Amino acid sequence: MNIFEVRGGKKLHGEITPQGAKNEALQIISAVLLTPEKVTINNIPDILDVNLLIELLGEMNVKIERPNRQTCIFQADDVNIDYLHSEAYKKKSGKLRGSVMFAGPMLSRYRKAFIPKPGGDKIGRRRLDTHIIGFERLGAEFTYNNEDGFFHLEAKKLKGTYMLLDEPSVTGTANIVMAAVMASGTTTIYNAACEPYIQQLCKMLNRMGAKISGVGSNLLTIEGVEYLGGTEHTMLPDMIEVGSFIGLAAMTQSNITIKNAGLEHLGVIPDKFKQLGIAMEFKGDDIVIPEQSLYEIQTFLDGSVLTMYDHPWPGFTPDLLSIVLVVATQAKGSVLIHQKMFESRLFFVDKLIDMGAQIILCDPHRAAVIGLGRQQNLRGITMSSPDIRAGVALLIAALSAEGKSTIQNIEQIDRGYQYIDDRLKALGADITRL
Ligand SMILES: CC(=O)N[C@H]1[C@@H](OP(=O)(O)OP(=O)(O)OC[C@H]2O[C@@H](n3ccc(=O)[nH]c3=O)[C@H](O)[C@@H]2O)O[C@H](CO)[C@@H](O)[C@@H]1O
Ligand SMILES: C=C(OP(=O)(O)O)C(=O)O
Repeated sequence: MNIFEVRGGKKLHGEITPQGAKNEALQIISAVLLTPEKVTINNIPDILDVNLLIELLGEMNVKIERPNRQTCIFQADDVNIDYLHSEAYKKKSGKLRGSVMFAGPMLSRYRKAFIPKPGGDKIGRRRLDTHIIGFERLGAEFTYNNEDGFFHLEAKKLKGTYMLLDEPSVTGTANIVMAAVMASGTTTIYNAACEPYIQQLCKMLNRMGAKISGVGSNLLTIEGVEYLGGTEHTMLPDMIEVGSFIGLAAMTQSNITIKNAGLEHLGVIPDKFKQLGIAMEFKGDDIVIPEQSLYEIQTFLDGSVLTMYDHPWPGFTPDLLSIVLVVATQAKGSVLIHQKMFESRLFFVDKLIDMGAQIILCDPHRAAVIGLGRQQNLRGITMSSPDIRAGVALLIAALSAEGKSTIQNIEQIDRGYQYIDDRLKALGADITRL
């Protein structure tokens, strides 16, 4: 097990550039299965989940050239479908959430898909109903095999139809769109997820020859085409990294510039950090967070205590609530954090409480944070990273705390944050990977 040892309390300084977006990469890399032609993908983050997905493609016989760590050229012209049913695939794909998005392209191109019980963050129940019901609406038959733990999907033919999703699932929408692009006739998906990564996927598919309209809205119309060809695609900056770095700067009272932050794709993210009282300047596509001795949480307009909650795009992403929570612990004022989507994502607050933060975990979904207003610093402790975002939230807490912290299970952080220790060291952080 890898460990970070952090000596906190140091101000950081300098520039940091966000990696290519993890959750976009998982969709985009799955989409290479839709064509026998070459697809070049740039700005790929060098992180565990994405590398595992690329490895899985390699084991499926997809040809992969990697001219550098950030670029891959894929060619899926001789896919070994049987591999998807193997023990090896089951074991490896079960380690990440993203592998579930092989199902849409496989159904689309080969009329057959297997989905093992997917992995990813253990942050509560993560159902696949939206995906499976969407595939069924397109004409696929679905069976669940209790013995091998696989969902089996098969279709003689995929036929476009109208569907109203039960919820705007992100990976579910990506999967259904990829299944529908080569179905016969027109598919209409209402209540579709519409976050920038879904938009990126749709734009890429359109460049490959798909006919998707309504991109950016929750009503997607897909006219089926016979064939998709090759393309080139570049990933957006990772908005969750951008939010994490804003939080890092505020917590450590540092002056940090986030370069090429992809401002036009951040939605409400900067506003949410502003509600915590964090000052920011926008220069071109950069965000400058000035050193701030104290930040004060705003109230709602009627003076009542602020609540921050997650909501499907264009609402606030659940992946940044852990970061917002940790940043609030040192603010002046109070905020209620309401994690609506996932039921096990707030338990890491126990560790923050051990560090000296004032938090009341009201129930699995809600935590009230009473900011310390820098009256008292957090103390370094030994802790373990439960999931990607809580892991980074704890890392930010450790960097701001007095004394030494030890963070175990940092593989969780490595799943989503590229070379994070080296990048933090470049800002002046005292962090060692043991
Ligand atoms: C690989 C990837 O891209 N992972 C992201 C993706 O996961 P993923 O696509 O798995 O998440 P979904 O969008 O399907 O939904 C996540 C959870 O939220 C619940 N839910 C969803 C929509 C809704 O309106 N109400 C609701 O309660 C679902 O029941 C589920 O438990 O989207 C999540 C929600 O943004 C993010 O946290 C994950 O980082
Ligand atoms: C929950 C996340 O990832 P995954 O869906 O891959 O587990 C995340 O990126 O915060």
